[in-house]
Amino acid sequence: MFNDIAQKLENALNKRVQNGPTEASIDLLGWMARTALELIGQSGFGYSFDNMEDDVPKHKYSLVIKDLVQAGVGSTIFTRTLLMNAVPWKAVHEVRDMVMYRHEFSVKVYEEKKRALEEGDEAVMRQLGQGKDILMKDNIDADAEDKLNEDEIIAQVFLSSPSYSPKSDLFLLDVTWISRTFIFAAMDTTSNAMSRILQLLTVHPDVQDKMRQEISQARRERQGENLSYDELVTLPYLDAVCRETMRLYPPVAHVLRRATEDSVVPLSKPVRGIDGQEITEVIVPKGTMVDISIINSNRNTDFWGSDAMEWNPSDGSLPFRILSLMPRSQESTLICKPDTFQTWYFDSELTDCVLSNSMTFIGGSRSCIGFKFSQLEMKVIISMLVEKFNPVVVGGDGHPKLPLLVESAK
Ligand code: HEM
Repeated sequence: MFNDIAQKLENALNKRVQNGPTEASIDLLGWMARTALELIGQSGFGYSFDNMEDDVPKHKYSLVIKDLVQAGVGSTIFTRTLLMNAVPWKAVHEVRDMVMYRHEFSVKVYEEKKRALEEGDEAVMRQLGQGKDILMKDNIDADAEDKLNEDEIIAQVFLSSPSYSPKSDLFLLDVTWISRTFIFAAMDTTSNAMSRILQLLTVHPDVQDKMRQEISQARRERQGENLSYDELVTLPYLDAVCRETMRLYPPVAHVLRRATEDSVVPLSKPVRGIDGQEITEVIVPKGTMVDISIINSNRNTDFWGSDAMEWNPSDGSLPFRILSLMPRSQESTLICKPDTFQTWYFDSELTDCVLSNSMTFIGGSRSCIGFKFSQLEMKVIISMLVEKFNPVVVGGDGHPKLPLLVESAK
């Protein structure tokens, strides 16, 4: 399914670059968002949102989901729409209608797919099975003690619903929460990451060439066939580029956690208070909301070296920087303790991050469950784009801007 969607993207771009780069400036950010939505739509919900042919996506959901993100509307339909009905403003009613559309559409797709599965529709089973397999792969590869069963993974998503309470019937939870969580979590994160990689490749043509060589070589060894999941994820340079981009430009810059117990957090470096006293730890009472800065941790020179602000997928001695492990004893390592719902704290024993010590997908029991999915998605799409196209900078000032220009790779 991933390769099919990559093929559709390739066809769409080919059509638009066939007259040469001066003819076609393509909004790759837009195409990455369409691709990410199509991938999560097909594999998560068995639903296709986009034929990947038209200049702009035609499905109302694709447009509504983007507009709602901009409008910052996150909570349930009931509170929002009651409030919104009372306000006599056209703009508010437009947002209300989008919320209603999203809800009704999610329920419709959910019911259609449920019926198809109950009736034993093999195509739907296969399609949803593929998506689930990728989501579960991370878990399958996990150590025995960290492994969750399928119900626990699904429950993890339900538990993140604001309408969840221990007494609630899971089936009565707002269905849109599930679709929204997945679509929101899966779409802009991965599409922004892929766009960032493409932007970086325009300013680092040497990296682009090296990646292209690695991908073409691997494909030659496969006699031109598509690379399998295992082959693709083990291409070292492609991996290094993805990981280093995820470190320096994490699509989710920070997350919020509420302390579920009183904690004393040791600081890695003492700081001085306004009274001149040295502070070596911070008291965090139960219930405190804590803003965890993923981006600052990922760019911390103590962990990543003095050139932490530079994008450097290969440091020469190591295959890539990200493997230069942050010391496990590092006292300031921020973790989400496994098995403790909504608990965060600093711990000297554990560095429990999903992506080799970078905080990009956070860590612990509330870490990103789409890590493997996004890793595969990024690699399938980026490897195709780098092999077949050459993203170049629009305009003459050498500063990359969106839309980027693409031309066929020679
Ligand atoms: C580069 C891509 C991605 C990044 C950087 C990313 C990062 C994150 C982060 C930091 C969180 C924690 C958010 C928080 O606790 O506030 C999270 C949660 C989540 N992610 Fe991702 N994500 C990515 C792609 C995906 C994909 C492709 C999917 C689905 C296929 C996905 C599904 C989820 C879900 C369902 C959660 C909520 C888990 C929970 O609350 O227990 N993510 N992600």
